[in-house]
Amino acid sequence: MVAASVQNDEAIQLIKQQCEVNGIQFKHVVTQSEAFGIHCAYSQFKNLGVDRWLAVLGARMWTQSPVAILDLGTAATCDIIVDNQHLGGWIAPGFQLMRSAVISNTSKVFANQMTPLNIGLGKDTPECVNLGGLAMLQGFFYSAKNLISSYASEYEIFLCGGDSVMLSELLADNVTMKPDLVLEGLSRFIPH
Ligand SMILES: Nc1ncnc2c1ncn2[C@@H]1O[C@H](COP(=O)(O)OP(=O)(O)O)[C@@H](O)[C@H]1O
Ligand SMILES: CC(C)(COP(=O)(O)O)[C@@H](O)C(=O)NCCC(=O)O
Repeated sequence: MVAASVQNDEAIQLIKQQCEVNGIQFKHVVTQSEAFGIHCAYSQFKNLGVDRWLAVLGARMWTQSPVAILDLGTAATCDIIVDNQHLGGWIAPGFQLMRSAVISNTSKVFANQMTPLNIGLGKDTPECVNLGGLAMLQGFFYSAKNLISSYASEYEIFLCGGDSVMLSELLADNVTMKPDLVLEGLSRFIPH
């Protein structure tokens, strides 16, 4: 059994105990300064979320080109890898966080629970909030694209996380959905 958790060491301990009771080999995967020849950008490497680290390791199973990983979940994160080096990344609010932040810090802005899929201009308050959030995510994407394309003309952008569907209209030959990157990275630690 291999397991990793970005926030819940209690869950890891429970799984570990169950493995011990049942005689199952257990490995707790954490962020390292280097794994499979890939180097972490953080000097304080333990501070990099293990989900981000596993996505980095997973991305290198798909391509050796420069790659930007955009994980659009609770937070929106970007991680860039060139050759065998993780160069670093960004952490920003995800779509739901942006939406709740704008509502809770204003008095007349309200929202609905819709998920916008195509960019456009809102004609009422909730639509403006939703499309504003989508525009922010698209801006995150274009900033990553701008940066990664400065390293090489051939590059890849991988999208994952629950809100990656919101960037569907930006998919292209080198912009692809890779929903399982974190688990693919984790799978590299399965003993053969
Ligand atoms: N069926 C779903 N259940 C929960 N969240 C969903 C679902 N479909 C899309 N989402 C979106 O996915 C986001 C959570 O993404 P996820 O990658 O699971 O988060 P995290 O990175 O925190 O694990 C939520 O902001 C939500 O908007
Ligand atoms: C940035 C994150 C919250 C993203 O998690 P997510 O929203 O995908 O659940 C997570 O990777 C984390 O807690 N990271 C620790 C800080 C860092 O990576 O620098």
